[in-house]
Amino acid sequence: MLYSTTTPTAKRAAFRERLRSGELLQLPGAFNPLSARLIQDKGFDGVYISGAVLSADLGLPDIGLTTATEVAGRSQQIARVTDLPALVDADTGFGEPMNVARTVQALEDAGVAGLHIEDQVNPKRCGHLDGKQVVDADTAVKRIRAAVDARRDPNLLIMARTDVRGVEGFDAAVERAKQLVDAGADAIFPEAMKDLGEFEAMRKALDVPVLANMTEFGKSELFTTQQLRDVGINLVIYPVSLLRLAMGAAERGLDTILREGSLTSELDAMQHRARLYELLDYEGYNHFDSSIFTYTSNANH
Ligand SMILES: C[C@](O)(C(=O)O)[C@H](CC(=O)O)C(=O)O
Ligand SMILES: [Mg+2]
Repeated sequence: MLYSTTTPTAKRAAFRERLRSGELLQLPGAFNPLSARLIQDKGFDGVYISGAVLSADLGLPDIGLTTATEVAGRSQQIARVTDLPALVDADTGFGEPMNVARTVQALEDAGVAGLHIEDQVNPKRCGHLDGKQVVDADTAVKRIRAAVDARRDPNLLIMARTDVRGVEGFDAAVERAKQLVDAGADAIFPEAMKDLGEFEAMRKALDVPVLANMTEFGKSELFTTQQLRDVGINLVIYPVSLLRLAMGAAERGLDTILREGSLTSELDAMQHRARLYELLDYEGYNHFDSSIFTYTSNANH
């Protein structure tokens, strides 16, 4: 109903347990709390909270304009409506190591199960754009150490993302990933891998879970879950995919209104009111007042 039926602590413990199983966990990006409900309903393993989506949602490019408070607020809205673990994009941690520590605690308070901190310079930019810059190893390591020291729940997953691949090449990215693991990172997000072989080599070089970012129209090819499983990847995110799908549909709908003067021809493409109510669990609210859920779909269509 109103909220998740389990606590953040339990979600974190369950997430750790699932990661230990070595299975490939699939985390589509929830572009809002409602889409997190849909992701849970479909049986996915977790939800991803994307910085690119949060920025786009606010009508902003993904270039380090959003604040830690905005990310924590959105994370809380999403984490509280799902029993799934939420993994959130904490960008560079929003400042110096001291700020990273505060960011981690804010996100922990928001109820997420994990977060990733990247080694780009501030202000960051989308990892699939050219011209990004990375900080030196010492700075990157300090961010991760600060993040690890700041958490109060030892099960909060601190993932280190490295953007080194797109700047200094694959070997340097492996080297950086190893340093981040030594600094205490629980998992690695190697950004902008070129091909499946690179994912496989990265996986082999590390003894912590590795994430694959299957973002569309970026630098990485879109691999199937089977391909990712075959090379031992542990987590896959589809960070912006649901937003892209929804915005694609919204644009088609707007064009239909302009062209046809009505949305009648689009009804089959829409999520039905009945399905929306099911996701929102209208029926569950009847125990407060039995007249709350009175909708029957054949009354309308
Ligand atoms: C994963 C990512 O950090 C995000 O914010 O979702 C982005 C996704 C994207 O811009 O396609 C990234 O890869 O940098
Ligand atoms: Mg991001």
